[in-house]
This record gives sequence, C-alpha cells and structure tokens, in this order.
Amino acid sequence: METEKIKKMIANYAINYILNNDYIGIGSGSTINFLIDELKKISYSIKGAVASSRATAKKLYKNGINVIELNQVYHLPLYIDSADEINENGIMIKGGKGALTREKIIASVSEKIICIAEESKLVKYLGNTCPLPIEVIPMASSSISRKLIKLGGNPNLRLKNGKPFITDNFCFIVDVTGLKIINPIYLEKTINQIPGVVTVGLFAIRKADICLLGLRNNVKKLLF
Ligand SMILES: O=C(CO)[C@H](O)[C@H](O)COP(=O)(O)O
Repeated sequence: METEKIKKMIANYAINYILNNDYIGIGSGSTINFLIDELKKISYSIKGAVASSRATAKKLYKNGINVIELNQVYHLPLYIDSADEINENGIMIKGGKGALTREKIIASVSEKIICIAEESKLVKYLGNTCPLPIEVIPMASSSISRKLIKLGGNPNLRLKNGKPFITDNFCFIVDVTGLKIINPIYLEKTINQIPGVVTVGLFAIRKADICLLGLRNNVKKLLF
C-alpha cells in the first residue's frame, strides 16, 4: 500500500514535466499506470503519445489520450518510464513487465528520458535486486542461455502459467541472475551481439537523464 502511495505521488509530480501540445513516449508497468491516470487530467494538452506496450496503449486510449505510432513522428522530446533498478549514474535495468524492446526503441529516439521510481529501486550495484531480462527469438532461447552461462550468468526462461511468457513482439524472455554488471555499456553491447537476442534490458548506452525518485513523503530529483 505504501509503495502504491509513493508511485501515485511520483506520477502526480511527473506531469509537471509534460510539455504543452507536444508528443510524449510512455513506458509500461504499475508506476506508469498511475502516470496515465494523471495524464487523463491533461489529455487535452497532449498532442500524441507513443506507447511502449499494448497494455499501455490500451490504457492511454481508455483515458482519452491520442495514441500514435512511432512511425508517425521523427523524434520525441520526452519519454517517461519507470525501471526495475536505476543506479547513481542513471543506468537502468528494465523489462520486469516484458516491454523492454519497445521501451528501448522509444528511449533511442527521445531527447530526454525521465525515470520515475520509488527509492527502493535506486541501487549501488545493478542486478542485485532483480534479474536482467533479455528478449529473445524463441528458437534461440537455449543457445543464448548457454552463452549467458559462459558469461557467468544463471539464465531462466520466463514462464507464465507454466508456459513461456510471450512478449508483444511474439518473443520469449530469458531472465539472468548472477552477472557481474561492472561495465554496463560493454555488457549491453556484448549481450546484444549474441545471435537471436532482440534486446537486453540494460539501459546503459541510452540511460535516464533525470530520475524522479519517490521517497516516503516527497520526490527527489536526480540529474545524470
Ligand atoms: O521495465 C518495465 C516494464 O518492462 C517497468 O518499468 C519496470 O518493470 C517497473 O515496473 P513497475 O512500475 O510495475 O514497478
């Protein structure tokens, strides 16, 4: 309950960053769902929103926000999303809800990335409180897992109701624990190069510019 209250508070704070009559990229997950509830109040001033998942698109649409395809815009001035972890340099682990690929695409064309997260997600060492998700082409999940073991990780195919979890892109997710994320940019590039990897949920090459960190009673702004 306390976490939900904090997520709501950050979402309420974050709408102050939304530019009048412009486009915006919107992430996925429970924190972002609170943000979308807030966006409803200013839907008239949002030119269009690019959604990072089908679930987000559905909720935006329901809240009267104009949902557009990324192909309709050249670039986005702002992308707001949450993360599973963020470190003191703005590098994030994302993909806990499985939307990492679309999130990374939107992040790559966005001028500014704001991460909204509760304090518990701010970590010193990435990968200690959550696994690193990797979206993979289904036929390559085993070969990729073997390569991840060679890199020192413990890969696990993500399941839902006993069957592989299927992403919006009809792919699987391999969640890896145990990797030492000492050089995140190098690790992101290394994993990206394994054949069959669609996206690794390490956001080091394009990290957050700002984090709005939800504390118990207020929001702290971190600039990177
Ligand atoms: O990366 C994500 C989705 O792929 C989310 O941002 C991350 O999982 C955090 O989710 P929540 O806001 O529910 O804690």
